[in-house]
Amino acid sequence: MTARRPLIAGNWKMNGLRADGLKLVEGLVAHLRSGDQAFDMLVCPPTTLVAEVAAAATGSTLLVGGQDCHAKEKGAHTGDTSAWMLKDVGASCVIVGHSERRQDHAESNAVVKAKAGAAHAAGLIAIVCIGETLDQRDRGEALSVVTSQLLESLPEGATPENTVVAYEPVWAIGTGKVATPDDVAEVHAEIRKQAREKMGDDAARLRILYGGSVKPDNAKELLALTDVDGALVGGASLKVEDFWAIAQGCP
Ligand SMILES: O=C(CO)COP(=O)(O)O
Repeated sequence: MTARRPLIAGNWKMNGLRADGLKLVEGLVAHLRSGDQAFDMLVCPPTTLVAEVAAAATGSTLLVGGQDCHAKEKGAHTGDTSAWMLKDVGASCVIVGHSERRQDHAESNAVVKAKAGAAHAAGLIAIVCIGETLDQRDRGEALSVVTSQLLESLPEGATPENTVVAYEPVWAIGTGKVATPDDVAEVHAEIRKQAREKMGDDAARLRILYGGSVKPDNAKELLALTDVDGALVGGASLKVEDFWAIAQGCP
């Protein structure tokens, strides 16, 4: 069996003014300094805070990432941020293809793939998000939807070192509804199997996160599942103690 170091990632989404963000990071850094951890911890603040949060995390093990990036390095793309810009201010990761981006900005798998490729070219780890809607699950299409999203969103050259996959069933995000452990286990096993198409045997080392209403009281059970290698946490990542408690659920 391959040991995969769990990744506990916080997606702050469009939340956090400077004071909130810095306080949150201070609290997490204090916890991380209190001892050695058997997990990696990442926060993805809004773009406005990436530089300051990265500066505040310097000298600690806390990783900092963006929530999205453009597929291009630079140019006439008003309002967008490139992976190179995130890297330049201290990010080591970037989320791509979150379902809120897929929905709000009509991002296709092809767009997500281009963004992940840009993240790699810039030297960032791409956290590629996939997940079915409730209608798709009800129609029995969860596995086929997730498989096609995975295979169409992973760029050439994706490896377990430069890529993390996050399975986030859309219906479980921000709703308090968590997928059952059996459902999560089934989808994660399928993701690892399909990832072999892209990475061969290296897929055994790929980290696959679960996201969707992860809280301190359900984290342990989810994180104990064989192919669950961490969590992508929204709401509960905005509170130091909740986010820290989730990380304590790592096996
Ligand atoms: O979308 C998510 C993380 O990217 C999950 O959000 P919640 O944890 O708030 O359900």
